[in-house]
Amino acid sequence: MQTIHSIAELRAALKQERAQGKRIGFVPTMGNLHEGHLQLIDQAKKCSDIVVSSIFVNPLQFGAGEDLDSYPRTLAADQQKLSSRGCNYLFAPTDAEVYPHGREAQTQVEVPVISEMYCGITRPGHFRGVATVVCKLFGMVQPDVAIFGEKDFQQLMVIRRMTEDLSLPVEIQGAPIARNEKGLALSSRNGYLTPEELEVAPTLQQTLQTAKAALLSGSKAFADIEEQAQATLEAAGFKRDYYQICRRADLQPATDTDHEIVILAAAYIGAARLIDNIQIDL
Ligand SMILES: Nc1ncnc2c1ncn2[C@@H]1O[C@H](COP(=O)(O)OP(=O)(O)OP(=O)(O)O)[C@@H](O)[C@H]1O
Ligand SMILES: CC(C)(CO)[C@@H](O)C(=O)[O-]
Ligand code: BAL
Repeated sequence: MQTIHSIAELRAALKQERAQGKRIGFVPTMGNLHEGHLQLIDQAKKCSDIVVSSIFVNPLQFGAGEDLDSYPRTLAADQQKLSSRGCNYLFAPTDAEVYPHGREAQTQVEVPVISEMYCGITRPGHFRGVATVVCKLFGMVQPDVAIFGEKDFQQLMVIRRMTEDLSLPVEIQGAPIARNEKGLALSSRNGYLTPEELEVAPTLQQTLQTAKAALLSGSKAFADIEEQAQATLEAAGFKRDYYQICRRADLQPATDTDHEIVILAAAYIGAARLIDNIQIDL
């Protein structure tokens, strides 16, 4: 695997690959890689000839007071993991390479409505930062296909919508959520949890399973199901963020005529804010 830090070098390398008719698959990340990221690499390998991954802790998507400075940067270990999984290129640009005119002067991409709900309320401006950097990374890598995890379900929807609205010639694929043996969705931020908090953290996924069972048994009492889940989380030591039974197509709150559902959840425990979701076909 070749590690590249500049856009010019990346473009030159990928131009050669494309000239040989190679299909480029892309997996953008913020590093501190775990098995969930590596499964995105596996999926990219299945649908492309050359896999590019990026590691960039994007300052534009962090709010004031968030963990931009403390976000784990583990480049050497990440290189090893990507290389052992067959990634061909790692693109690891600096802030100056990505934002040469400074962050404030950067043209930004705003995906309305879908960005303004759930994580967009808790993290104002977050999805503008995500859409902007993903749009720029697409311009740098020019992939045929890009893979994003369904763990960040709203982010995947924002990126799909941006790609469609801006007519970007990139196929967007979602990848299933990778979990640990206790059901906790893998996340870089799980590293902020103490051993005791790690024991409690799978409760988030358990409430989603319980809510799914209630919906599959025919309950339409959505507000009660959401409140029950929040109460269970609070009793386990979480603090509330949001818990919403949504229509999968546009993430609006579900009504009792909807069939394709996703429950989106976020909650705080210790120093971490965890997100998770579950898809249900009624
Ligand atoms: N458990 C997981 N299963 C599947 N995909 C995942 C998982 N965790 C992260 N991803 C995906 O990996 C890509 C990069 O995500 P990112 O680097 O932010 O990792 P993360 O573990 O989600 O970190 P954070 O804790 O900061 O949210 C995104 O497309 C994200 O959805
Ligand atoms: C897509 C992404 C790499 C953009 O910075 C980030 O939001 C992430 O890691 O999910
Ligand atoms: N996993 C999405 C990136 C972020 O939380 O900023």
